[in-house]
Amino acid sequence: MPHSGHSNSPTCSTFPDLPRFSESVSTAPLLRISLSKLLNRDPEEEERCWNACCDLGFFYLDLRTLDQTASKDVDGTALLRDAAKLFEVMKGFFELPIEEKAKYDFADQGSYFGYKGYGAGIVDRKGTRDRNEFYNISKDDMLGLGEQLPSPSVLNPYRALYISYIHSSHAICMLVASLLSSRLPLKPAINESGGLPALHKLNAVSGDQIRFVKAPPQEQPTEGVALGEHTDFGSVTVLFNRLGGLQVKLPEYIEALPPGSSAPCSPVERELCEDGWTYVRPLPGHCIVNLGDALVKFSAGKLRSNIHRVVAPPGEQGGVTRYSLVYFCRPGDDVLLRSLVEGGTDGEEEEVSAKEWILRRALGRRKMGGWEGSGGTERVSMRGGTY
Ligand SMILES: O=C(O)CCC(=O)C(=O)O
Ligand SMILES: [Fe+2]
Repeated sequence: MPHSGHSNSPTCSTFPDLPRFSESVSTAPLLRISLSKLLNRDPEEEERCWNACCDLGFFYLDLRTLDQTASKDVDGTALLRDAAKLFEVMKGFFELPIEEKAKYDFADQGSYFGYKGYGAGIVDRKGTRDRNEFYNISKDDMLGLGEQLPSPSVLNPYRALYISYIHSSHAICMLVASLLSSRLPLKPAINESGGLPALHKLNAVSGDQIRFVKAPPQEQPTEGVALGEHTDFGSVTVLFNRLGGLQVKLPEYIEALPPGSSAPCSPVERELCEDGWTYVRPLPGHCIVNLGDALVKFSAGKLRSNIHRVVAPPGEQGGVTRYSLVYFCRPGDDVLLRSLVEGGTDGEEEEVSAKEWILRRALGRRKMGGWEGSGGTERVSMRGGTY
């Protein structure tokens, strides 16, 4: 099935000061959804967004809110500005000496917030090391709801920026959650208590976080997986990236968009596109929104949390350091991850709290031999297909 209608208005395809995305690779047909239209409750746009969440679990959200009356809840233009500033802030942090950054790695204290060094994660069951660095900022820390973790002095002046970014990203996630809530056949008791948004309150203690990611150019591109294949643990993810490299694994019923040029891609890039893996083209003015495991569980598999990974950016972008900025919205820590829909899979499923799920998934991928026990909803994600 072609995942049609991926384009609905003209867009500039380049980011200043970066090489262009390669036209020699096929790309994933993410729908482009307009934030303005969603805020205006445009029925057609809501339908497209719902379809994107059920079919692929990934879509572009056009944040260029031209109509100011539409942007009272979420100001897309302000979010784009915050994201651009955060790209600069994160570069300042990643430039610190490794010994300095390592002071903020709290994995041995059982926390996934703070720093994760290059190669500290695994990308497959063989235990192959990752090729990126992370810095995770807790929403609860920033909003004064939880433990205040030590943080480096280069990052401390920007608390107001993190808080503003958290508010806007969380509001986007709630917009998506309320749309999904209105379409899913939720049990009456769940609807009466506020549906999906009520499980993701901004002021509830949760694993929500900002993530900064840096992946340097890779010297051995054949083994070039920077971030191993995974589904996200939470509910809704808001992602900004500027270079290619993100790939989604398309299910058999969704076709990739053909390359824009007839110039061949490299043998490595061809290899990286086997088994349904397809590049996601970064679009200026947009974020990428994707769903995580919690929504698969809440919807008994109706919604998709697609498998994705990060490899070396294709073409000349491969020579440039790649940064990305993520906001993960997750259910409150105590929320049980189980079906909330009528006719779901009650009784048969393991009931695990959002907090236990995150710890299992995040920290399992930080240790040798942790791959098997740290899986998510991959099998459901591929609809029993090729995974
Ligand atoms: O860097 C990207 O484009 C994606 C990052 C990602 O998937 C993640 O951090 O979970
Ligand atoms: Fe991810």
